[in-house]
Amino acid sequence: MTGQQIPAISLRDFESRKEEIGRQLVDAAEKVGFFSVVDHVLSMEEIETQFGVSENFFALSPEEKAKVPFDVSTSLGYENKAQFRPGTGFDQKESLFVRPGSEWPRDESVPGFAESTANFLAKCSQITDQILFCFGKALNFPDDYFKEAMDVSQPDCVNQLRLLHYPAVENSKGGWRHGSHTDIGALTLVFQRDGQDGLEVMPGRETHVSKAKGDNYFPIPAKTGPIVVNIGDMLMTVAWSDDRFKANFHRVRAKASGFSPARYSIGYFNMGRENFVFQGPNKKYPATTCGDYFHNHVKNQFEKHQGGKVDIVDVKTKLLAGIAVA
Ligand SMILES: O=C(O)CCC(=O)C(=O)O
Ligand SMILES: [Fe+2]
Repeated sequence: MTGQQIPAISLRDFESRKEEIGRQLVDAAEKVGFFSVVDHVLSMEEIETQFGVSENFFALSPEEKAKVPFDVSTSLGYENKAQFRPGTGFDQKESLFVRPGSEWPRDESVPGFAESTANFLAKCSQITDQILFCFGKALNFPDDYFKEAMDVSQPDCVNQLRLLHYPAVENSKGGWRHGSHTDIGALTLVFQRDGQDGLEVMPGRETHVSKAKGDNYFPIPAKTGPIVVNIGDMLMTVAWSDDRFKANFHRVRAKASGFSPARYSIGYFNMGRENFVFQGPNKKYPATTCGDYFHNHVKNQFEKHQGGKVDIVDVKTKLLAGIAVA
């Protein structure tokens, strides 16, 4: 990687170019862990429409938003400043997790929510399939291996879409909007919007090696269109790639001083199917299911950072805290 940029990879003509695309993706996953993809199947209009319904959802009254409350057992629903980090406290953000078949805001509250979100989810899944196909090839898995592991038509698939809103801050002082963390899932797609900066990444560092303190973060400018993609630690680094690919720390901070405008972002998290048994090609780590890995990881990460006192934080925040602890 040169300078302070993440590689941008074009998915144009995927079927006829997948070998070349695969080489670029694997290179980025091995060396950096963060990259962006362009020329994908989501148009600017589709992305803008999804940001539009997201903005309309977050503009609802607190009572209306709380009609789909966050549920710890499913990790779905709406949370408001509920994600806790031992180092930086509660993130200054609100977010809504959905997946196909989960309870969504009704169209009477947010017109067009269901139509736009269903389409967005389907296309995120399509983009994921393309990227994971390439990683699967590099790891010598059968062609359909990751497609099956991430099959959103299966009832045990826990992939999720997360709409995020970081409210504007008058005198921001570099406040923690989203504390430093790596993602648990196999692969995350992050959508940003022109001018709503704040995402920072520390490339080339693996979550399971050591903590993020003292290292350099650099900003990933917010741009509507390109999708920021990062490798997550639940499946890729530790298990599925035998440590070959990198899961990077990242965070969102408000500006060091002055006014920080609101930021909206959207994440698509590939957690996999709960009953899918997975293991890296070199069997470096024991085989496990996506479901077990997810739940154990949440517990370990959380307990590690809380000194074993898991009950000091409201139970509602427990899963959220585990999803993203650094
Ligand atoms: O808002 C962002 O860009 C960061 C989102 C993120 O890292 C997450 O939800 O895990
Ligand atoms: Fe993240």
